[in-house]
Amino acid sequence: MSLQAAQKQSSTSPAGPSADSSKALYGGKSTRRITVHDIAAATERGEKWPMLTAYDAMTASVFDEAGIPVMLVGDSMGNVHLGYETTVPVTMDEIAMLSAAVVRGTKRALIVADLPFGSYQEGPVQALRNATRLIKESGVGAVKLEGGERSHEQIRLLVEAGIPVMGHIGLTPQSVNAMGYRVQGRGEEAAQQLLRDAKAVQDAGAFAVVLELVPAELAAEVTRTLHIPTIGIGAGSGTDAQVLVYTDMVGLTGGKVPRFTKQYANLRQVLGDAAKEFADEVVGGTFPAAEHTFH
Ligand SMILES: Nc1nc(=O)c2c([nH]1)NC[C@@H]1CN(c3ccc(C(=O)N[C@@H](CCC(=O)O)C(=O)O)cc3)CN21
Ligand SMILES: CC(C)C(=O)C(=O)O
Ligand SMILES: [Mg+2]
Repeated sequence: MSLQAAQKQSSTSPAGPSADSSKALYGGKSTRRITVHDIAAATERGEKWPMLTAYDAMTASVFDEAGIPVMLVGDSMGNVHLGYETTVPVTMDEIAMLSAAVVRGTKRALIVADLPFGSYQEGPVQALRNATRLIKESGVGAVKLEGGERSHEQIRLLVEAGIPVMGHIGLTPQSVNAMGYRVQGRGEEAAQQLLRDAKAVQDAGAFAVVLELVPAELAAEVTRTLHIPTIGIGAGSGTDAQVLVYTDMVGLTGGKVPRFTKQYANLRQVLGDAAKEFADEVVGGTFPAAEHTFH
């Protein structure tokens, strides 16, 4: 076991996070922009931390003020904001524009942008060109790309170029046409492949890795094996961090949502009710009232 892995294990004790809570990634005092070093340090202290997706400056500013330390400009924007069926059609232009908005809306969070389907599959050079654009043009602090062993050359070149990379293994939605939306890593062979993928991502130099839709016991094993933080979505409670698509988290997503999401609010109801009340007042002639009117 590496020294770092030993540190992560020993600090993830029942005692929980260290006493110096002023340093904490969530709830800490620092107001400067969070870096990948802060993420590593928090994980070594045994802190669990939250990540949410964001796709616009306004929502991102709400999460920044709430203290969310890491935001992902996910290609899930395709499903939830752009009206596509899957993440597959999402383009570099769409990710670049919304990533720049999220960066402008935040002061403290580390902003991570998804590399969309087709922006890194040709190879490391294509990956570097597109990741560089998101760093320079959008101002994000890191990028994320899908795939373990199959993407390790891309991850390595980006890291060598000074671009922090977050990996993403297990269910990789950009491969939906090949793999569907099924739990990954079930059975001994698939579990061994997931462990190889996790190690490939870490060995290539990634600073963290998303584990999507994998059995909790396997996600916990990956978390114990790696020294970099694991971020779970549908991967149980044994990972170092958790991520949710924010529109699922606030009950804004229409239609069917994955079983692993938890709805902490019902903004769909709130927004719909506000729209109906506005419409009723316009039709009834009670809006605008005197205080909304100029003479
Ligand atoms: N709104 C939204 N939330 C997400 O979490 C999300 C997106 N969009 N888009 C990109 C990917 C796609 N994701 C998905 C999509 C579907 C399932 C799904 O159908 N899951 C089944 C379980 C399948 C099984 O049992 O094997 C479920 O019922 O949750 C899971 C993750 C997660 N991501
Ligand atoms: C669900 C997370 C991990 C993601 O990749 C996205 O939102 O696109
Ligand atoms: Mg994504």
